Order: sequence, then C-alpha cells, then structure tokens
Amino acid sequence: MQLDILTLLVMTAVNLLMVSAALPVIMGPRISVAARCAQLSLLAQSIAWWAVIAAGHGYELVMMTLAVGFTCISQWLMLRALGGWLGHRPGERWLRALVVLAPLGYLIGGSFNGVFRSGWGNACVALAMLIVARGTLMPLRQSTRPWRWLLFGCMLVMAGLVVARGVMGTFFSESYLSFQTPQAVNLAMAAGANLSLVLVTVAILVAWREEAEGKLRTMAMTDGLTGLFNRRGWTDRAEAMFANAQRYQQPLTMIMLDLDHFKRINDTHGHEVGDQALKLFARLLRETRRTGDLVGRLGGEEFCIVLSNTHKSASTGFDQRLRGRLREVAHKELGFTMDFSAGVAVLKDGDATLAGLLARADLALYQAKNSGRGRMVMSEGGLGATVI
Ligand SMILES: Nc1nc2c(ncn2[C@@H]2O[C@H](COP(=O)(O)OP(=O)(O)OP(=O)(O)O)[C@@H](O)[C@H]2O)c(=O)[nH]1
Repeated sequence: MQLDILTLLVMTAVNLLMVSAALPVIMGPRISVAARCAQLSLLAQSIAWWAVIAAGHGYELVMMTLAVGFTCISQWLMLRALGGWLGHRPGERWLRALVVLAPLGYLIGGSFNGVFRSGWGNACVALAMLIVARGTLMPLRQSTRPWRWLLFGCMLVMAGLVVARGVMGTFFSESYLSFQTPQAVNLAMAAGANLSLVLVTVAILVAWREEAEGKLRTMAMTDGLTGLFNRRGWTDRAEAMFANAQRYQQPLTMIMLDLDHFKRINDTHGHEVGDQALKLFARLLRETRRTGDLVGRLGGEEFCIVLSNTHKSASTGFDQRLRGRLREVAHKELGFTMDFSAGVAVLKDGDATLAGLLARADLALYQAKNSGRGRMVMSEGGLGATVI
C-alpha cells in the first residue's frame, strides 16, 4: 500500500480540527484555564497543518512561516495547560520567545536561503517540543500520573522526527525541504502526528478528569460559606496532626469556638447579615492563626482550631487577640459587636483519640457558655475546668 503524503497531511489537519471542535463540546463551557489552553493548543496545531497543506499551493514561504509560528504557539499553550494541572513548569519564557523569533527568523532568513529555513524552522519547533516534553515530567512531583508519560512520549517522538527532517533538509538533500515530497521522514512525521494526536487527546481528557475529581474532593472538604475546612476536611487533617503530636511527643492544643447569641444576629439583622458575620469570624480566625494551625467550621456557628506545637499558655494569647479583633472589626464592618465562647483542651499522655480531645474541648466550651459566655474555659482533663 502506498501512503500518499498529501492525504496523510489532510487527515492530520482534519483530525486535529475535529478534536478541537469536539473537546469544547465534551468539556462544556465552564472549564479551567488549563483545559482551555489544551483545547487551543490542538486548534493551533490544526492551523499549522492547514498552513503546511496550503504551502503546496502557493505563497509557500508565508504559509510555512505561519506553520512554524502556530506550532510554537501550540507548544506554548500546551505548557500553560501543564502549568495549570501540575503547577509551574519551567521554560515558558523560552516558548514565548520562540513564538516570536521562530517565525520571524524563518521569514527573514528563509527569504535568502532555503537551507537556513530548514535548519532554523525545524530546530525551533524541535526545541519547543522538547521544552514541553521536559515540562510533562519536571519537576517530578506527582509523577504517578500516567498521562504525563503518554504526553512525554508523544512529544519526544515528534521532536525526534522534526530533528530528523531538519538534519536531512539542512545537510543532505534539498528535496527534504518541502513537506509534500514523499520522503520517508515526511511520511513518518505526518503519520506520527496522527497517532500522537490520539494519545495526546487521551492524555488531555484524563488530566481534565483528574482536575474535575480534585475539585470535587476539595468541595467535599470545604465549607462553601467561609472557605474553611468543613467537619470532614478538618477531621482528616486534625487526625494527622494528632497522630504526629503523639508520635513525636509534641504539644497540641485544641480550641472549640462558638459565637454567642448568634440566633439573635440572624433574627435582628437577617440571615444574610448572619452569613456575613460567619464569614468575618472565619476571616479573623485565618488572620489570627499561625502557619501550621488548622481551622475548620464544624457546623453552624461552631468553629475549631488546632494549634500545633503549642502549649496551654499560648491559647490564652490567641483567645485575647481574636476576641479583641472581633469586637473591633465587627463593629466597624457590620455595625454591631460580636463575641464568642471558647473551650480549650491540651493533648495529654493518656489521650488515645482525637475524638476524646475534641470531647474535652467541647465540654469546656459548654462550661464557658453556662458560666456567662464571652470567655474561654480551659479543660483540666476529666470534668474539671478553669474559667479564664
Ligand atoms: N446566617 C446563618 N445562620 C446559621 C448558619 N448555620 C446556623 N445558623 C444559625 O445559627 C443559630 C444558632 O443558634 P443557637 O444554637 O441557639 O446558638 P446561639 O444563638 O449562638 O446561642 P449560644 O450559642 O447559646 O450563645 C441558629 O439560628 C441557626 O439557624 C448559617 O450558615 N448562616
């Protein structure tokens, strides 16, 4: 069977165009910047291949310049997609430079010398692909994601074929210069582009699904109103802190906090103002804690903070700072003052579970409420407590 290069090129361009049209339909309109960049990357690749096809019918230099430019744009967009999914990837500045310099050099240099065109164009495209290939793996964090290897393989194979084309065109024969001459390397490249499109599309869809799963996981662990951890998210992390503190015999302090007469705020000012008050309290909790402390909204107007590596005495300072800020900021932003009750429990040798520590903090909170509110009560283990 004879492989017709033009048919292969048209198939590649049509396939890319179809995938670029299908992905937005599958993914829907509300997607992340990363997913959008991946979609646009395939579209840019499709435009590049159409320019390659058009180059065989006239305006060759201009069309091939467009092809080089859009290929570099496509690689830049792919690296941005990777950055969104995997965290910052190195090389974006290089790719931005290539987006400008690759087509510019191709157009200017190519007007004088065909061999330069081949060397420059292929070198720039290969470099862009290698930067993306590196970005799929480096830094190697979260390397367990198999789709990264899929993308890496595709990029590496394509970069290899581009280098082969460049070397042939620059050093061996001018017949390699045109994409549409039926040379083995041109056929391999068009076929490789087709195959890698399938694999790259799979990789993009898996990355997008992982992103959606991650978002769902975060939503399941987060309180929608305040942005703090909800009971489930807080408990997950608090269990880990508890186990760590026990293993390394480090101090750990837990403070349960409950806004006083919150029902009155809702009744007097309305539910929306009540929500604002909860958000404000959550914000102040975030601002008052130290890095490493764990804050969560356990339900209604009840919050909890775990102070890591902290002795009993530090909880008094935390309570005073928070109480002072709450009075001042609530008055300024909501027009009324707010206060809270707090119950403190400190990790002891005999504490076997997080639930036990939580129960002691809860009991101390109950005593703070019963002894007049607007205060902190320190659990002394068992049923004993000290009002502060
Ligand atoms: N606005 C708003 N109110 C909430 C939310 N969650 C719970 N509440 C309200 O919080 C109020 C809690 O009332 P109570 O349990 O009687 O507590 P309290 O009025 O603060 O009284 P003490 O805790 O004893 O000082 C209820 O009216 C709930 O409807 C919420 O997300 N937004």
